[in-house]
Formats: sequence, C-alpha cells, structure tokens
Amino acid sequence: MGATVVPEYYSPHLKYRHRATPHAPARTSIDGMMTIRHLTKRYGDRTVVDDLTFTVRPGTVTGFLGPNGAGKSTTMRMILGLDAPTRGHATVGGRAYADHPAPLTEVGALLEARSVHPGRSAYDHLLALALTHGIPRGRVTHVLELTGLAEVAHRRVKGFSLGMGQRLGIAAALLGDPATVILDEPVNGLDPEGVLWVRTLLRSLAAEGRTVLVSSHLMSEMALTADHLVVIGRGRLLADTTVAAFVREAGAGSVRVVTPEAARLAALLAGPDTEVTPAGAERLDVRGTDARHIGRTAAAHGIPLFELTPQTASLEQAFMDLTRDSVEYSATLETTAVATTVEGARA
Ligand SMILES: Nc1ncnc2c1ncn2[C@@H]1O[C@H](COP(=O)(O)OP(=O)(O)OP(=O)(O)O)[C@@H](O)[C@H]1O
Repeated sequence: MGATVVPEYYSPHLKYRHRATPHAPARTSIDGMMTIRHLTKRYGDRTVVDDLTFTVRPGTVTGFLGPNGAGKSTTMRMILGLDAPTRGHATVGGRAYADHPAPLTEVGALLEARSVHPGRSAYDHLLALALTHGIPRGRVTHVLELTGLAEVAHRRVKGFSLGMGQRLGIAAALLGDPATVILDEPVNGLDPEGVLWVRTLLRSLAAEGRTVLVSSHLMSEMALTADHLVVIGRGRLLADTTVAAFVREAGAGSVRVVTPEAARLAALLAGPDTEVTPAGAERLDVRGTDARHIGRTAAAHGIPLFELTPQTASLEQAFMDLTRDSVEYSATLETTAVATTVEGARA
C-alpha cells in the first residue's frame, strides 16, 4: 500500500506514436498533422526563415530548437497565419490555420507576446475568449485547474508573476481542447517546479494523441520533453531527427577505456554490434556494449584497465556545435570535442 502510481507519460523515454490513452478526450475533426513546406520569410533583403520543410506528427512532442534569432517565432507565427510567408506554406490537418472554421478549438497557441488586458482577472480573460469562440464556460474552470491557477483565478492579471502569466497563456492555448498545440518557449520564466509541470503536461497532451510543437533554445530541456527535434539556425533546417538519435549521435552510450593493451582489448571487443575506435595509444572509445561487458572481457583475458567510463554526452554542447555557425552574436567559447553529426542533419 501507499505506492505512488506514476502515469506512464512521466517517463521521458517512453514513446507515444499515434496512440491515445484510455482517458483521451473526444478529438475534434482534424488529425492535427502539421505540414511545413518550403516556408520562407524575408524582411527586406534579409531571409529570416529559409525554405523550411518538416512535418509535426500527432501523438508526439516535437521540440523546435534554435539559438536566439533563428526564426522559431516567425515560423510559428506563419503557421498560425499571423505573418504571411514570402514563399511556401504551412497547414494543420491539411488546411491553413485561417481556413479552419473554429481555429481555437483545433489549434491552441502560446506565443511570446502577452496580450492580456492587465485589469482583467484570469477567469474573465479566459471567459471572454471562450464566449467569443463558442467554447463552453466549463472549459474555463477546467483549464484554470489544469494550469494550477484556480486559486488566483479572480485576481487581476497585472499582479501576475512571469510564471503565472505563462500558465495563463498555456490555459488559453488549451481552452478550446485543441488537437494541435503550439507553444513558444513555454518554460520561460518558470521555476524548476513549473518547468517540470510543463514537461509533464506536454507529455500528457501528446499521450492523448495531440500534436505538440514546442520551441526552446534549451537542448537539455527538450531532450527530456520531446520525442522529435527540429533544429534551425539562421532560418535554415539543421536537423530533423528523433531525440534518441540526437542523444546517440552526441556520444551518449559510448564507454571510454584506458588500458596499456588497447589493441588486444579492441580486437576482443570488436564485433558486428560493437564499434571500437582507438583514441590515442592507450585509449579506446567503445560503442554498442556496456562497461560491465568490457570490464568482464578485460578481466577474463588478464588485461589491466586504468579507466572505464560510460560517457554521458553534453547535449547542450552537441547543440551548440550544430548551431555554431548560426548564432547571431557568438562569444568565443573554449569547447570540448563531442560528436556533432546528427542523423538527418543538412549542411
Ligand atoms: N517584423 C520583423 N521585421 C524585421 N525583422 C524581423 C521581424 N520579426 C523578426 N525579425 C527578425 O527575424 C529573425 C528571427 O526572429 P525570431 O523571433 O523568429 O527568432 P527566434 O528563433 O524566435 O528567436 P528568440 O529565441 O530570440 O525568440 C531575427 O533576426 C529578428 O530580428
């Protein structure tokens, strides 16, 4: 007795693909698939979104990553019909956002700019939105509870902290019970508890079969939250890959071994599933097996080990390496070498 039942979606490693939970709400008419094709935006002679093509699938959280100024917000604004593309198009469920008869009930969005009347309460703000979009009043109470704002629902929004404002923005995005959710930097201004809450919420939305696109400039946070990653830099697609592939390519899962008998150990370990890369006279980087197996193999053959270290990759470092040429104002950083090739990456 007393065991805590943790919903499945608490695990960032579980993958949900096109699968609804038993508690999934009745979905709206569209499937929420988001299709971005050759999307391009120019301001004068500056191209800030450059021929972007990618797909965001239902039942997954897709992290939309890029350094400051990469074009994430502009892309999201074009998906939502707030900015007109210079070229290309974006559709949700096969239609442009503006062509949906009741967009708020099909696509919910949190954008960076807060557009809440400061003198209104959270409840009144959400109620006004609900009434103008034909959404039942009951949803207002529901989303206030869901976002932890029920107790402050009747306070004026102007007294809200940044974190409470973010929660209110997320409440508004979820008001219409949309199949697709687009959130621009939702963890901005949130404390660690709030960050965890957003992470759990996004996982649960995806587990319910919704399409979730969430922008961030924090790779490590996205690695815990997302299934899929779309990385852009200077408006261009740099990677369209799974989190698992990104983590793998970043070097996680390899083991560093230091031994005076590197060549002999390498020959013993190498196999169809195990890749052994010499890195100096006494050092090997081994992939495809674990430290336990390497240690046992070495012991069985009397090979001394000076070091046996599973590598936990620095995801932020891999992300910075990937986007280095795209950073608007880059500082000179002393960096350590990590693998940066990302499946699906483009030059
Ligand atoms: N209305 C505009 N007119 C001119 N340039 C613009 C306009 N809106 C955005 N930009 C420029 O487009 C580029 C992309 O901006 P955007 O806000 O989309 O990037 P972002 O990836 O969301 O960045 P951040 O993480 O800093 O929010 C930036 O260099 C920005 O200055």
